[in-house]
Amino acid sequence: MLFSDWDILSEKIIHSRHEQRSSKRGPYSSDHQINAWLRPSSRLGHSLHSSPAARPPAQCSGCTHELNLHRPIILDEATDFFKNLGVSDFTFDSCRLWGWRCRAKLAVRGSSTSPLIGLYQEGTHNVVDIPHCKAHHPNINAAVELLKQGITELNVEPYDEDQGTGELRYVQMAVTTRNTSLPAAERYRNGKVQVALVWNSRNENSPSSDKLNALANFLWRNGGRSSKVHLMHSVWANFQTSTNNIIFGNRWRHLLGERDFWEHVGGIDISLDPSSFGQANTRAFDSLLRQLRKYVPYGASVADLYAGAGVIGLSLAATRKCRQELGWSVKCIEINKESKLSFEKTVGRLPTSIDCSIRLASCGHFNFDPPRKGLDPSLVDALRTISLVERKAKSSQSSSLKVKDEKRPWILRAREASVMIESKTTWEESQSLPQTLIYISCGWESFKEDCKSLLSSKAWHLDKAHGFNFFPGTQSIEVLAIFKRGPRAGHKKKKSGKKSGKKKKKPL
Ligand SMILES: C[S@@+](CC[C@H](N)C(=O)[O-])C[C@H]1O[C@@H](n2cnc3c(N)ncnc32)[C@H](O)[C@@H]1O
Repeated sequence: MLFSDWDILSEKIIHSRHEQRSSKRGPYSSDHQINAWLRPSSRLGHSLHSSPAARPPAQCSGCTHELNLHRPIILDEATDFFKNLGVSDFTFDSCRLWGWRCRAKLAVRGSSTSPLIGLYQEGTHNVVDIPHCKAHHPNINAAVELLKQGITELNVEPYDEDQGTGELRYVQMAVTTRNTSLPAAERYRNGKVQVALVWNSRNENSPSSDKLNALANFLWRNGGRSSKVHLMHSVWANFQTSTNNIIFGNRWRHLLGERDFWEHVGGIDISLDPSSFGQANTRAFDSLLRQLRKYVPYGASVADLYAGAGVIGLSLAATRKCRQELGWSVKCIEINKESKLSFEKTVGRLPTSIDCSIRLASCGHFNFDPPRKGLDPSLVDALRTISLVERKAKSSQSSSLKVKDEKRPWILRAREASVMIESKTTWEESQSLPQTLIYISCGWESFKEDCKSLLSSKAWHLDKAHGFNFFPGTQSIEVLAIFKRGPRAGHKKKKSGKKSGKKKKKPL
């Protein structure tokens, strides 16, 4: 049985995923995407991103529109979609519209005298400089500005994709807004930036390492703790020489500043190393986690699939006091081994009574091919057939009861042992099959497909749905959808063969 393979039987399955793009499209498509990689647009970038005044600005691919940021075009479609599925109280939280991006992966190109730091122009590998991006947390822009000065002053060569030459390939900037020494209202504005420089060498012993250290020192001298403007949290290096589209290599080095990066989200302190997945929109993520809690009863057991560093599961573990009756409070499943360290650090700050674990595995079959889009097909299949598993378990339980009633010794002898043991195990397992499925999605198209597929099996019905503006300026919304086991209440099956004057109900 697939579920016993996963070892994730639980009352709750929390799922979160990201839309993964075809690797042929460019560096955004790797596991480590650069910001948002979105659909073509002809009018973006004018007000969101600064450009030379004399000629039409090149368009970065980060945003698709600049008007009505609080109401993405896709919202009407989403509202209709959920209404048709019986959820007429779909809500949408428009969240913070500017300065929301607390995590950005930016390409570094151009020359040392005129560096470009930004995103690709749609459909090309031409980097568009975005020094005043309004989506970025302002301190990301300030750190980018400082980085440019350092590149020029120290004659650092930006990467040349065609030749495979140059030194600095990408930079990841992540902002922490957790600072307990400041009043809560001032923390966001005063966020500090963790800078990860992706260096074009195998490791820290390469000939260009002196320059890497000089650049890190420059950033720290001018933006570190004792500088006039304290911008930086820390500086890291990542080493990458591959010519493929994957942004990060496997080797990370902490260079300066604090090693541990803490953020406060979903009611807990979370640790995020630069190598592990982190949500870009910290504030919107916090709103989603607050909403999510309402659907998780106190004492529930949770399996968090596609868990990253386990933020969702651990937030629930702490705020919903997840219980250990089934052997765990929260179990996280994640494919990226880099997430483990951050997960363990976060757990270290939780009460010891909370029993959480992370399992490094795929949520689909146990191969390590990540899904192109949406849920792994094997996961969808398992969720679709969940009631079958339960029905089988029930029927084997009732046959096992009949077996118990059987008095004739020759029949009892024939049915001995194996059947009894098998049916008992299956029944116990079925008791802990999930009753609620919470699906958090940033890929609207794949969400619709997965949703239809789950509902068509009749094993689930859609109970609630909420949208969040995780990426203002884009067509993307984050969806929090709550599925419950079985048919919706009031959706009773008609008895077959009997005529009824009532109108037929449309299937979901
Ligand atoms: C969008 S991130 C969400 C992470 C986390 N839930 C959060 O919100 O911080 C999706 C995660 O799924 C992981 N992932 C992708 N395919 C997977 C698979 N087949 N099995 C397990 N994890 C997978 C990625 O490594 C990534 O950490």
